[in-house]
Amino acid sequence: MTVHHFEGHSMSSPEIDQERPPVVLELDDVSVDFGGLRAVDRVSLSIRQGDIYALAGESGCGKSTLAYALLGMVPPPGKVSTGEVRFKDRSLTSMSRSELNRMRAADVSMVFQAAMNAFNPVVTIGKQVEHVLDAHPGVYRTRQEGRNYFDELIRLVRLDPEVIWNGYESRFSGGMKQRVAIALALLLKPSVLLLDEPTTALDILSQRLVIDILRDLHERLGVTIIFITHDLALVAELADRVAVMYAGKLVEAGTLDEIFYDHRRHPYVNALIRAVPSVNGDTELIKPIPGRVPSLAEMPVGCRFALRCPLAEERCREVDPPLLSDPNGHGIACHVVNDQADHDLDAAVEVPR
Ligand SMILES: Nc1ncnc2c1ncn2[C@@H]1O[C@H](COP(=O)(O)OP(=O)(O)OP(=O)(O)O)[C@@H](O)[C@H]1O
Repeated sequence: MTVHHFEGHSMSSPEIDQERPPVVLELDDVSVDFGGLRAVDRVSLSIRQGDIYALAGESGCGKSTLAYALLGMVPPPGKVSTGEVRFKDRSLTSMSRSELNRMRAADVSMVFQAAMNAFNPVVTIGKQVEHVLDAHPGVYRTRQEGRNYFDELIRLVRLDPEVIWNGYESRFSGGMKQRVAIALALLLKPSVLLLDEPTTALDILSQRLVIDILRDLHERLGVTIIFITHDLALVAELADRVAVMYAGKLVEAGTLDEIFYDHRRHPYVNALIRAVPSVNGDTELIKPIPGRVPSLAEMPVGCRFALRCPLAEERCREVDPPLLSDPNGHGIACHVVNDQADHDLDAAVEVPR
């Protein structure tokens, strides 16, 4: 059995690996516990340089907790209880506090879901940019050079540099704040931009604009993008790779095409797709997923989706299905779907129970 991580491509072929960009962020069998409750359960995945990677799933499935683990900043009392997070092959646990802070500022930069509140309302954006530049003197030779780059970023997010530099966050619309937050997150030239629900709080036009801008930034700056979302329509528009979480577990991972068009698909992902009008294409056929995500305190023994699953059999309620991947690395954790597969399947992650 080959042990490898989910990213939508097989890692078992060295030739393929050599042609592909390097892994920048990696979760290796990572769990996160809050007290005695497990919010993320033994997740492994690899994010490569240049990916636009979606972490998808309903509210409460552990996406934000996973993102915090990627940044080495799980909020107390939470802690990473199994496995390891690596940035460019370095374990986050081996980093000192100042190295971790530097990584979060200059390597893996996050735009939080409440980006709207990320600014100081009584200080101009320009002053806030200068504070960031002063706190990280190694990135630019002069403050002016840093300011020039910020102005360039502001143009890339399709705003007026002069207006933004002298402006206050309180005068900006939600969409503008989000775009300024994205520019600010890119100021120190991070290799990875992590966004939590980047379009959720925005009106339709601003959503569209933010999607276009993120694509543009990806293309022009080559920045790796990871975004968290409950919205499969956004996944379909923006991502090239997808990991779907359910109740703290990874249930499916692969390329966008594999997730949306492969006939082999996890029943939870099927249900999510049917629940989204713009992906489904026909509002008449929208089918909300019955039931709810189980709470951390009452996790079922077998497959966590079994209680809501139309395919569930007796064994699903008894045995947790392993993640199995086809030869391309498209991974699914479902007894029934994997039994029907017409390929040989590999155990992608061996998880001792
Ligand atoms: N600080 C905390 N203390 C205790 N439990 C927490 C804490 N943060 C998250 N959890 C629990 O971890 C689980 C996963 O939450 P998380 O916020 O990661 O999910 P999510 O998929 O990002 O959802 P949302 O989109 O609503 O943020 C939930 O059951 C939540 O209650």
